[in-house]
Amino acid sequence: MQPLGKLRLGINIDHVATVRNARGGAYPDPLRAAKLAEEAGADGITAHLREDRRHISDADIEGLMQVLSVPLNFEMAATDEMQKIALRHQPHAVCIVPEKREERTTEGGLEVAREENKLAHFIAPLREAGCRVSIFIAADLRQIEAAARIGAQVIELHTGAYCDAHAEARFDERDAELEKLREMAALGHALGLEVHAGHGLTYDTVQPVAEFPEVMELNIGHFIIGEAIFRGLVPAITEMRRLMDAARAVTAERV
Ligand SMILES: CC(=O)[C@@H](O)[C@H](O)COP(=O)(O)O
Ligand SMILES: NCC(=O)COP(=O)(O)O
Repeated sequence: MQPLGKLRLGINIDHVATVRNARGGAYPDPLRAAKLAEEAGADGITAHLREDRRHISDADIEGLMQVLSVPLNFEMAATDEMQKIALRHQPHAVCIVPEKREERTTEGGLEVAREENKLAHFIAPLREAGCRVSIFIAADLRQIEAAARIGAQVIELHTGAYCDAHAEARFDERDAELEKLREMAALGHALGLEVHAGHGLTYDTVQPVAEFPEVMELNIGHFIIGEAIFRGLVPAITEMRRLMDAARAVTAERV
């Protein structure tokens, strides 16, 4: 199968804000990082306004909406507070993610199948406001079918289990998780959903996912911000883009 078009790279700038908040000041500025990411070729910026504001702040979202030239993918929990903020800003996309205050990072996918009616009503105003609604979910058949039923336009497959297995040298589990992602990307596309992927992706793990022809966007943050400490943000993004394009070329040749 031919790739379904250019594979977009969304840069998540959450952890620029993590470093800024370490001292409670204004440096480093996530907006400056977002503009640099644009210059480096990012197709979009992702920012997660968590309920506890541990990194991205309300002012960061306000500023991003004013300065970005590329689309903003606003990650948010399914709460009334976040819905109000999203409706006020009307970003290009909203990605509904599960949140627990005690978690270090997003631990799983949204349990769509368990609360279909509630989520269908929650996302309707967001769609009506013109936001593309994405659901951050595990590579799970039930969740993907439920996401399609509630009217989501996009699913973002959680690549954390795949990436963690690789990092911990659990290679059989890694390969099994990758196969699940491959199958669920195809299923999501077959159900009419646009398929994205993200969480934990690195230079070592990005290419097998980038090769999936149905995947249209990868959202990557923590690793790139970390790598920027050593090589700079623009080179860190440029290398990720190079790896993604090389992987996509492999897919195109396969047909
Ligand atoms: C949903 C997802 O995987 C990430 O985009 C999310 O931002 C992770 O949360 P933290 O950035 O707080 O780790
Ligand atoms: N939704 C995934 C994302 O935006 C970035 O996740 P990570 O690369 O920071 O783990």
